[in-house]
Amino acid sequence: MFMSHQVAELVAKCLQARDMAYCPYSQFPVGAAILTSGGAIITGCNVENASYGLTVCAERTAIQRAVAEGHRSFTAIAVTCDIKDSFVGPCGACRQVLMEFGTEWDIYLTKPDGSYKKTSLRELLPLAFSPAHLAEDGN
Ligand SMILES: O=c1ccn([C@H]2C[C@H](O)[C@@H](CO)O2)c(=O)[nH]1
Ligand SMILES: [Zn+2]
Repeated sequence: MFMSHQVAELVAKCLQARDMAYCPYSQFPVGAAILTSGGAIITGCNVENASYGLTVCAERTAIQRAVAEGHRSFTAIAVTCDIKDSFVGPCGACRQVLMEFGTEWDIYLTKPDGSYKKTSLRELLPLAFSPAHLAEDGN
């Protein structure tokens, strides 16, 4: 388990990360912040492209960055966009990519005011396909 002050920091970092979003086509900024098991926080934002389908979501930007920096064990991710009235979950592609690194980490859906709802991959991606279904573990 981890401490509530770490959740507060994670939430603050995902809100900051949203400000870095490169989203000239959708004007829909998204921020993500991942807490590693070692206590590091790695952030990401969505990065769009003139060839629209090449856009990468904030959550996947964060996880690719975390893995590239040597992290594979995660405790939590906080995600935010500009929608004020509801808690918004990651897209399906991001749910699958998060699943690659286990189901035991917490997901904090965060509103612009910093309020959040805690959920999980088990809730967001039931009956999922996961690395455990493969004969090899993908190392
Ligand atoms: O989970 C999601 C869903 C969407 N987006 C981004 C992609 C695109 O840049 C913009 C509008 O879809 O929001 C994310 O970053 N994460
Ligand atoms: Zn996504």
